[in-house]
Formats: sequence, structure tokens, C-alpha cells
Amino acid sequence: MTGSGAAAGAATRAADYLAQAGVVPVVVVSSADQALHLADALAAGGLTGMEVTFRSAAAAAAIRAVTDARPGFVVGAGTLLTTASVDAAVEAGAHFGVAPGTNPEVLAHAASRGLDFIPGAATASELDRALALGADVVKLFPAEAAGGVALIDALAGPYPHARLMPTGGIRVDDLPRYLSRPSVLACGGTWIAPRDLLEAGDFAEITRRAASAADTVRTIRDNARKEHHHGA
Ligand SMILES: O=C(O)C(=O)C[C@H](O)[C@H](O)COP(=O)(O)O
Repeated sequence: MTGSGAAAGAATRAADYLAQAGVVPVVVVSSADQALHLADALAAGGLTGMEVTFRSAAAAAAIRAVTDARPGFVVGAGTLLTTASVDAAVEAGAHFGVAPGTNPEVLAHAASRGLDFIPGAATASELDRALALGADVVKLFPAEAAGGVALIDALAGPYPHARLMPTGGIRVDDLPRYLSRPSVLACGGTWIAPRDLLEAGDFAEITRRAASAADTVRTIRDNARKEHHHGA
């Protein structure tokens, strides 16, 4: 299979999903079965997608299982460092791809396979390069270590149209600061479904963290809408 049909629909879907979700759980899964439980636990908390990193051998099978069995759930493939991992993600049915950095060869390959791709950047030069290579959304990584919201505010001067997904060191309490920045579509992070909770099978705690994140996003968005109305 080429996957090009599904990927064409997903091309608009990544940015739409990010803007709607506000937060993207970044996960490392150990089996397809665990990924299905995880998707259900996240959905029970009100989150409709996740980024499955290619940091475990189970990543491709996990993406395939979730996209097959939970068609409404959005599954991104993360840590796509090579063209081979892009192929594996496309063949597993991933809705979009993500990388921590910007590798022109990987980007070109993702484009040739019709995979919507979010490359990473941590500096002005890297952001400039990612945008020049056609990125629609850029993963600001590692967000906290690279400067957090101060970096985002500084980059917004010369790059006001850049749309960002900050990831790296972000936790639920940081969401209001990040999501108040107009360039930020969503924040990624491992805190919602970290490896220790997955290994312990503590899906109830994952649902609790997902609900907390989803509630926080909803409150931030509601307040922003109210301010907008009052200001208008
Ligand atoms: O695997 C990748 O492609 C990455 O870019 C790294 C992850 O996004 C970070 O590991 C996020 O981890 P936290 O800082 O715990 O939220």
C-alpha cells in the first residue's frame, strides 16, 4: 500500500488537530495492545490523539493497531529521524509525522510520501530553515531548555506567522503561559502518559492527567474567547 490517499486527508488534519487539542501526549509504547489501552485512557480523559515515538520497536505496530481499531483517534508518529522510519510511519497509517530536528532529506521524503510533517527547531536559524523547507507547523524542541515562552516571544518578532508546537520539559502548569502565545497551536509532552505509568498499567492515572490537561486547555481557550469578546 502507498498510504497516499489517507495521508492527503491528513495533510490538513495535523494543524487542525493540534489547534483543537491544545496538548499532545508524547508516548513511548511497548506493544500494540498497550497502545490501544492508552488511546482509550486518553480518550476517556477528553484527549483525541497522541504522538507515538519511534523510540521503541513496537511503534509501527502500535500506530497500525490504533488507526485500525480507533478511527476517530489521531495518531502522529514521532522521532522520525530517517527516511526508513518515515516509510514505516506511512505504512502503519500515521496521520502525521514529527521530528525533534530539521533534516531536509527526511522532510523531502515525507513530502514525497504525502505525510504531513512537523520538523523541530530550537533557534532562529533552525526555524528559518524549517519554514523555508515548507513546514506548516514547527516543533519547538527542547522548549523549556531552549528558552520557553521568552524564546517564543523573541521569535515572534521576525517570524510572526510561524506556527509552533513547543515540546520538551512542559508540564500541565506551564500550559497557560504557552497557549496564551498566538503562535502556539499545541504543546507536546510526556507528562500525561509517562513510561512508568504505562509500565505499571496505571491507565486510571493517565485518564486523570489527560482530563486535567484537557480541562486546562478548555479553560484557557474559554478565557481567551471572553477577553476577545470584551476587547472587541
Ligand atoms: O522523541 C522525540 O522526537 C522528541 O522530540 C523528544 C520528546 O518530544 C521529548 O522527550 C518530550 O519529553 P518531555 O520533555 O518529558 O515532555
